[in-house]
Amino acid sequence: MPRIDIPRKSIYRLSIYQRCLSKLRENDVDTVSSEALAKAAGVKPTQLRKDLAYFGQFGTRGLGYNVDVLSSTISEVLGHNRLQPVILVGVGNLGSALLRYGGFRKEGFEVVAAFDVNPKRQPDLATPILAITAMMEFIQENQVKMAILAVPAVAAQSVTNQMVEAGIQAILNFSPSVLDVPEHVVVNSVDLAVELENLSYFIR
Ligand SMILES: NC(=O)c1ccc[n+]([C@@H]2O[C@H](COP(=O)([O-])OP(=O)(O)OC[C@H]3O[C@@H](n4cnc5c(N)ncnc54)[C@H](O)[C@@H]3O)[C@@H](O)[C@H]2O)c1
Repeated sequence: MPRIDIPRKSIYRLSIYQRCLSKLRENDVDTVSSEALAKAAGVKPTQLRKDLAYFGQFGTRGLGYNVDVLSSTISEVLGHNRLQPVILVGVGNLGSALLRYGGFRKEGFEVVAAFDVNPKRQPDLATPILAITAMMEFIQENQVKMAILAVPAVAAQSVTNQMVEAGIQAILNFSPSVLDVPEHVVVNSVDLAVELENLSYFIR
């Protein structure tokens, strides 16, 4: 599969298309037109066709896309066919809430372990909570490539450095720190305050 030169936003939109396709499959829909799929995903049909064109030829003119075929191709592209192991670091308020969320598996991710400087036992959580000192070895041994970062801002960069040294290539960063990472590492930062600020701009 070609992975280079594909815009990150296209990869992001593939996940949205995949969600729409899952709904169609649940409703036993076999084929979907690019117009209908684009509308469900909230994009223009030209955008959808352009995004899918990065991965090959899909759809038959006049008939649309085969829902099963397109869905399994997108799964393959996104690496969803097996559960992608993810670690979480920082089991505080936010980290434990994320660990309690059961929806990651459905989307193809498994939080295989969580790490904290102060690993308190939380009997209601299925994920093992381990000492941060065990993190690097765990990443290497289990070849984990993705991490969720939910530590305080002061600790974010040093934890990131250790993660990257051990082999993490993609970080979902909830800390407010701007992380300094090598070029091969991708960081997506989530900041609810920024999102709220953005929304508030549109309130009239
Ligand atoms: N992105 C958002 O919208 C959003 C929302 C809430 C919180 N946050 C951020 O998420 C982070 C966590 O917030 P919280 O409310 O859960 O904080 P918290 O204090 O409840 O939890 C932080 C956890 O990190 C652990 N920790 C500290 N240093 C560590 C280290 N070096 N290695 C491993 N673990 C370490 C602590 O022991 C604690 O369990 C903060 O950076 C906060 O600013 C972001």
